[in-house]
Amino acid sequence: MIRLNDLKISYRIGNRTIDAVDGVTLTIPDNCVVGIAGESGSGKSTLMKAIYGDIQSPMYLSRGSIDYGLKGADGKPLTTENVRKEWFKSISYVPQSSMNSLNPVIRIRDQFIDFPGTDSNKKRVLERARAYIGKLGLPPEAMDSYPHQLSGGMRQRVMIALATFFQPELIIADEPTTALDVVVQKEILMLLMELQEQMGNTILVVSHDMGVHYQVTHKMMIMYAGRVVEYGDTESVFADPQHAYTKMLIDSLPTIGDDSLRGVMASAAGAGGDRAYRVEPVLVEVKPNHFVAQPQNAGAAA
Ligand SMILES: Nc1ncnc2c1ncn2[C@@H]1O[C@H](COP(=O)(O)OP(=O)(O)OP(=O)(O)O)[C@@H](O)[C@H]1O
Repeated sequence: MIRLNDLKISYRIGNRTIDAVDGVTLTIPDNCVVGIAGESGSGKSTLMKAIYGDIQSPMYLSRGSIDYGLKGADGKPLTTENVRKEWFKSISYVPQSSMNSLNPVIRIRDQFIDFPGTDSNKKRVLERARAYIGKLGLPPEAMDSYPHQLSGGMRQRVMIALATFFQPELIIADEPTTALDVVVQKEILMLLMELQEQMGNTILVVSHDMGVHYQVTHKMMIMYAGRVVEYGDTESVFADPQHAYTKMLIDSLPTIGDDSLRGVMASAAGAGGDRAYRVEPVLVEVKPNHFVAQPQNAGAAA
């Protein structure tokens, strides 16, 4: 179980500060797929990077903490400061446009040897990796290819193979299927979900595609302007969205820069619109396992 405690993550640009994630408190249970949706710039990637422990200037943790419920190899509890040591082993990250982040001048097999945590016996690593990519639907020859020789879908499978090789307890996938055609998107998502079922771990999936979320997630987290405005079991969130922004997201996918949503948010005070941001909203449980942002006096935090 991962607990986010009043997490505030900011960027310092000159003498200006952007609070990209602003006061997120919630619990992510073990063995589940959590979908994260929200408009562009709402803080999804920032929150994912913070959970991954990739907090580098100009980004910084300005408040709060994360309890991972995990211990490192040294037996100490993982925190945002030391979780980096457990990258790939306990926690891995499939970044946005990840299929383009494979090193273009290195063959796939060497990407397996190069990445942190592999044991020093290269032959053994390669044998395991070759067998593993086969299970993930890649031909063994893919190991000897350079990234540009593989299709986008194959490269994404390689990224997923790298991210899951050590069976980490937590995998963060930031828009794992963007830029793939719909058939390949579905295959990649099904692969991730199969692996999750086999490993019994937790996957956080960021996507703009509400259809994807509906199909593959157990829980949904909806972000707006740096805050989580709704969090609950996927079925409940889709069947009975509580927050004005969630309702709109389910009705229609917002496009980048669509200012009309902000207008609706501002007038949606009753459902926790912009008014809620001025009075520091907290997540209130409106139904079992279904939380929505409301002004503080309306109830307790999730
Ligand atoms: N490196 C950075 N330096 C300064 N500001 C940043 C940086 N990265 C993100 N931000 C700002 O933080 C806020 C949240 O950005 P973030 O990328 O987390 O949003 P997002 O919800 O993941 O968006 P998208 O869906 O477009 O990926 C935005 O206002 C963005 O401009």
